[in-house]
Amino acid sequence: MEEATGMEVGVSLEAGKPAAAPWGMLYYGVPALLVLGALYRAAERCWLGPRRVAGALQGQGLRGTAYRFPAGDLPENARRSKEARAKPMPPCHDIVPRDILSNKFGHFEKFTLKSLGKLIALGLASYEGEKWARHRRILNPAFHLEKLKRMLPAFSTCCSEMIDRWDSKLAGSDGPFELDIWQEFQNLTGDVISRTAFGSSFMEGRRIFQLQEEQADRIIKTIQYIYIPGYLYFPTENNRRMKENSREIEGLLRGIIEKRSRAVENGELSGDDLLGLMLKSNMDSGEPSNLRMSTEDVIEECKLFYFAGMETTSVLLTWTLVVLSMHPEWQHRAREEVLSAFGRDKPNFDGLSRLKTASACQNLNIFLHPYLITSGSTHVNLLTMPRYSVYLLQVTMILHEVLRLYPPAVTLSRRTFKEIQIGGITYPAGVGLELPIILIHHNTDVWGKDAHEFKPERFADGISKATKTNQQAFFPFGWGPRICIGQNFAMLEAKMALCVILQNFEFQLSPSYTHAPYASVTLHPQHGAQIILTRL
Ligand code: HEM
Repeated sequence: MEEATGMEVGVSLEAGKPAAAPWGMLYYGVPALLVLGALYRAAERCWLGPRRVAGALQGQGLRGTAYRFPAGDLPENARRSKEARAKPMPPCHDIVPRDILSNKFGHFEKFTLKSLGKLIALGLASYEGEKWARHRRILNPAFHLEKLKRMLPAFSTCCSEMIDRWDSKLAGSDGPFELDIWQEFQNLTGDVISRTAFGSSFMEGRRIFQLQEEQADRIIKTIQYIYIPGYLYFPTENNRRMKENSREIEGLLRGIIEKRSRAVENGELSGDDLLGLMLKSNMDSGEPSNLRMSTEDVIEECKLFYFAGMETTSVLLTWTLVVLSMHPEWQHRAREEVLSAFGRDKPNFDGLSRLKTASACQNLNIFLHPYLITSGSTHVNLLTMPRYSVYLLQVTMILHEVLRLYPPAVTLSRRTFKEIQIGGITYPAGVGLELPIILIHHNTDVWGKDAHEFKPERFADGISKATKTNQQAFFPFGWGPRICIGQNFAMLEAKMALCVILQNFEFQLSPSYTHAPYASVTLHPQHGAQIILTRL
């Protein structure tokens, strides 16, 4: 519309000139309008929008730093993160002061747990939310515990391969040997996703995983240190490489998905991997074909599984081994339990996890927070998914306590898509909200004075009884409708890996280990996690 107006003006101004004039206007006018549009969008993003939001929040008495062009608090956060990471910390579990992510925000408000619940439920009624809810309905059955049971052999193979790798390293040393388990667990969880997601196309899966890993590194470096809006679109070497990677990932995924879709449509076996289960679930969803997931949607979900499922689980395993090295009495208890459950045999599904229906699950009440049941039955269905139940009690308590003290995802992010009132403050649309899981997991009012101590026994009677105040304040996998779809998968994988390690090795911290957790996207060990392993 604007372009048409511009043309009309051009014609009248240039009246009397030769016929080439309208083309001249088109030639110069359209690019000029495009440039103006881009400038307006950039101004809105880097100046007008943030100023509007900041004004609305400050007007209601919220304190915070003033907005700084062009990227707000980001450069200051990077500076503070660097400063925090340069400082050593004692080998304790009070890691919050070092986790700069929780301390960095200009507009910081202490939310009550009630308003937190409401915040986590945000974002559901938007258009995106509807599409997401439909996809989630389709995907949920693929992550059902009964289905995950079929993936146990893949988990087991990957864990055995890891132990074989460790044994071959041991063969070259005489006695105990040192390993950086951070690297080892990233390889393990990458292999598990590649194998469980793509079954027979495992090798392509591995290649996708390597490329995704490189992409994540490049993106993080770019957004952490370069604050030029739209920088990812500049023709730099880094961006060119990211585009190439992205094309290769999509090509590989498309090839695997299309081949498998044809097989599923022809009624051939879909396979016991996540992709097969997803495609089958898509076909059986009962949704009209235009509302089912497209190949593009499936590609995006597969990419997300790598990002969401790989690093988080390797972080959990890494901190578990570090913490069990710091607390050998718990390592001993866990080993006793594993050996009495399985001896030296491979852990089996029934031993690792038993399926209980939602109504019988003691953990369920954490999902029935009144603020989380927001938009009718769709989400209630999501909330009543069957969940794993506690069987290896000591191991489960340990994993919960590690997830509490070292939550792999330190914050949840939300953006208000419309104006909303929370805790007496009206947030306009477009406010970014970070919900610091780690602060709530370390809060002494909720967990007691010993909040920073490793005490798995607090989970002995289940999650709901673990806090001092009986508040539902444990949510390493998120909470409510958007709760992690892969939590059963992650817990099974972590239990399998931990059981196999406890059956085969004793471990302690290496003198070269420095305790330095820091929040990148997930909670990394800054200098790696060097552990000394002794074969049992
Ligand atoms: C210890 C391991 C894991 C932790 C701590 C974890 C944590 C989380 C958290 C905090 C969220 C965000 C929830 C929100 O924004 O409200 C999430 C979402 C998600 N996770 Fe996990 N996760 C883990 C493992 C996995 C695994 C193994 C997979 C897949 C195989 C997975 C797939 C996903 C997906 C697809 C989402 C997005 C769900 C949605 O919005 O519908 N995660 N996870």
